[in-house]
Amino acid sequence: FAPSAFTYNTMKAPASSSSLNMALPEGVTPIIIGVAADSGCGKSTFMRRLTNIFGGDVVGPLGGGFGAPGGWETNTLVSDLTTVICLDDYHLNDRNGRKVTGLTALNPLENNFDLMYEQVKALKEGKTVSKPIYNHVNGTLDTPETIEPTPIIIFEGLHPMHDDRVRDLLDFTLYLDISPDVKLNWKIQRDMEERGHSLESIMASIEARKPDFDAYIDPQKKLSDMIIEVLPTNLDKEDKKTLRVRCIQKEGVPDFAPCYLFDSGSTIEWTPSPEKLSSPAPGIKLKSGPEEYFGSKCQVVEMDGNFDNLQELVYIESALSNTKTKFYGELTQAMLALADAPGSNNGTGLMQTLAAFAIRDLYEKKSAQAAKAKKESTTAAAAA
Ligand SMILES: Nc1ncnc2c1ncn2[C@@H]1O[C@H](COP(=O)(O)OP(=O)(O)O)[C@@H](O)[C@H]1O
Ligand SMILES: O=C(COP(=O)(O)O)[C@H](O)[C@H](O)COP(=O)(O)O
Repeated sequence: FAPSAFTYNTMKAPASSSSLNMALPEGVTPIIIGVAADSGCGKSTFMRRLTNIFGGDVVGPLGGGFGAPGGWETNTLVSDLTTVICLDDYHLNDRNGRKVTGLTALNPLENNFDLMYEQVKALKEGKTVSKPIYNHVNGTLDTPETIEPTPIIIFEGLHPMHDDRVRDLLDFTLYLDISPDVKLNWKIQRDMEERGHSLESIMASIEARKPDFDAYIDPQKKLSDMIIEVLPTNLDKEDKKTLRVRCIQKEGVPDFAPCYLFDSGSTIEWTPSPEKLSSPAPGIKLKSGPEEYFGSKCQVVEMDGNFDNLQELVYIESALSNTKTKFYGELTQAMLALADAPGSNNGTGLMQTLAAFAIRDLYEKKSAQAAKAKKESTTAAAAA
């Protein structure tokens, strides 16, 4: 599941992308999802997991993906149900331009929110747009690509909730809140392996961007409907690798009901039976219960630790309620299908999979509401 194995394909850039994008079914208003996080926090990895779970037949990027043989450079991930758009494509300047302004890509002044709003609005109205491309490999702004709307459109990046106009168009919002040490490891790994940056430049970039992260990116978590927190384990203070992952789910979000362990409203701490779920040191522990998050009532599900055998996850699934799966075992099956994806042995893969089912459920609810409204208006028109 190396990104190159998934996000690239060898097809030449099509003259027009319409042959790749399925047209929006008549009368369907796309649902718009916003996913916010800092650079290197796992947004693209999450999107690949998510589109695998409910994206339908994945056709991959509009073109060949970055650096694919004969491929065309794009950040956009397309399937017949879902389009994932990287908000870095709305950077106002390229890398050299930012050297002139002295501003980081996290500064709103370096992002074109007017164009972002115009295109998010157009896509939500079912219109096709010509979207710019930011090339993370060489830092340039490349030839725009044609994007047609699909039933689900996900905008992932630094600022999906920064601009009020854009935020008001989002039907559901998520924030990936990764602890600094974990984020450092992930960003170094990715920027060296996939973007060819030096360790020194990555460290300098992270340091330079910290004030803008605190000012413009991090505050979005308070506005989000769901927050996935990735923290160091509580099971062993010396252990710097094992992750504790919390899925914070706001109460009262239209068409979304939080999932929980055992029964709603209880505060649960659970160490699964080692005979049914084997896990390496320092073990594994789950939690569930009501919490308050920046003044909002929430339901939190937490997994601390790793598990050895994905097949055994069905034991955890048996204790989870309101997962929005269509049958018992679908959660485990979805994770088994992506067993090689990063985070498939800990709470990051589990919580992202729960988020994917919540988005699918939201899409199905809104589609049913739209179909009902259309039927009622047709009936009313016929009666008039
Ligand atoms: N849950 C995870 N566990 C381990 N590594 C991860 C996880 N999610 C992402 N990564 C790694 O972190 C790096 C950054 O991930 P990426 O999805 O590119 O972040 P972003 O799109 O937010 O910049 C990549 O090397 C990726 O493999
Ligand atoms: O931080 C991000 C987000 O990228 P991602 O979320 O994919 O890490 C910027 O787009 C680049 O860092 C731009 O600056 P540069 O290209 O010079 O690093």
